[in-house]
Amino acid sequence: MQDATLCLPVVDGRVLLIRKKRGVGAGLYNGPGGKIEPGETPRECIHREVNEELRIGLSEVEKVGELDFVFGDDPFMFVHVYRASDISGEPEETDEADPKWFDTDDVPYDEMWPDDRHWVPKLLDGETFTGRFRFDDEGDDLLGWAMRTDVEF
Ligand SMILES: Nc1ncnc2c1[nH]c(=O)n2[C@H]1C[C@H](O)[C@@H](COP(=O)(O)OP(=O)(O)OP(=O)(O)O)O1
Repeated sequence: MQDATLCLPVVDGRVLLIRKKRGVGAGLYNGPGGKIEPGETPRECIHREVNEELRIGLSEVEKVGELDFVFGDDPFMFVHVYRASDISGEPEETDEADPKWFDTDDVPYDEMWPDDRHWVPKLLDGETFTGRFRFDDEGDDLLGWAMRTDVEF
């Protein structure tokens, strides 16, 4: 099982997403984030990934979720999810990511991973959650999911 992180900065009624340019989910909108490196904590990872992908800093960062993704019968990714209430710097396009702000009532779910429409609204509403999402063998179709809310981290 690979551990990874995601962060959605939500500032002044808008959420910052990236159009991923490579790797898992390339072409889709997602929160910035990525795989945790050996010896790194999840929090260290999310600050590093956001800086690498967008050249910004995060502040007022809270952990709000944990997501477990399964492809077929195989564990695929365990993701620590963060929400940031502020950023420092101006998001820049890099070779990994193209940033874009969206109004929180206009999130482009049709261009995101199919699980996102189940948990992103909870993050935007200030809820905490865990979720388990089971995809087909290729990771294309979402076959089933289960979520809990009001979780303490
Ligand atoms: N199903 C789903 N929904 C939402 N977000 C994700 C998924 N599956 C995922 O893998 N993710 C997220 C979790 C991570 O933030 C990224 C995947 O990390 P990746 O881009 O492969 O990691 P990096 O470390 O940045 O990659 P490289 O440096 O190896 O290119 O997607």
